[in-house]
Amino acid sequence: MTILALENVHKVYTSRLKSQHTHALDGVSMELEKGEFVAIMGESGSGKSTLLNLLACFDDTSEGAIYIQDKNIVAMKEEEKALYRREHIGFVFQDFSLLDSLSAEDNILLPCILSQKDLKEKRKYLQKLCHTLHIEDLLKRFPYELSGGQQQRVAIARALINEPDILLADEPSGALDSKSSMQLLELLCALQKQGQSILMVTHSPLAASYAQRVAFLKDGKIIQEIYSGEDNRETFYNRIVHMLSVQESRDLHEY
Ligand SMILES: Nc1ncnc2c1ncn2[C@@H]1O[C@H](COP(=O)(O)OP(=O)(O)OP(=O)(O)O)[C@@H](O)[C@H]1O
Repeated sequence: MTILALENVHKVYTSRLKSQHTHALDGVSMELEKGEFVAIMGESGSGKSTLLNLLACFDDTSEGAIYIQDKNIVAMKEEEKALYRREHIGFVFQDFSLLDSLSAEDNILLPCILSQKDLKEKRKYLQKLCHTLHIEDLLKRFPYELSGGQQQRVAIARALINEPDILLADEPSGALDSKSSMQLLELLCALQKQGQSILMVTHSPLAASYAQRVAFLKDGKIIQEIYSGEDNRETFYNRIVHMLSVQESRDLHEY
């Protein structure tokens, strides 16, 4: 079942004096199946953040449609978009973005309070999430009392507490040391195995090798997609690195 579909999505940024136009996304079409873990890779300026911002309804498309659960979010009014985002999309940032004045537990439950959910029910769901994310013993601590890896696991719990259709992750392991980074990526795989759909943006071939599919973005276009298929992680990692090096040598040739 397709949970997310982008159809010919364009994003053009226009400078304040309207003299300059940047075609950040140039006709992107792709789909994410329910329970699939997809990584988007691309060099700086290829349009990755623009794509995530459109999916998270932080910005508007210039052209095209974005369907989440068959609803075109592009056609929604601002208020409806905000509600839809809260209910259907979870977001994880590179810098964790936890509130220092709240305990881990209150950080996680904040989205439920904002959307006026039954907190008793949500605390039950929190227990399940805590078990998966190994944060049972951290709930009473404040963000500054947690390591980077622990903070990111709390941030993932916050992103998932409203049971979103899609988890959007922007370089989720980018600020972590290599051990915590791999633990976090293993957790994303565990969540995917439990049925969570995940779209992750990353520069790192190692991080991307944890996904089931990698889409390569260049100059606002998806130029190639590869599937892990039956590959083990190391083989898939080697294929991703090979793809990147082929692309680099093409760029060098064109330059
Ligand atoms: N608000 C904006 N106004 C004008 N141009 C923008 C704006 N945001 C991004 N751009 C331009 O759009 C293009 C895509 O930028 P984007 O930030 O999506 O790339 P990215 O792949 O996320 O890069 P990075 O990996 O460095 O974060 C770039 O040319 C960038 O300069």
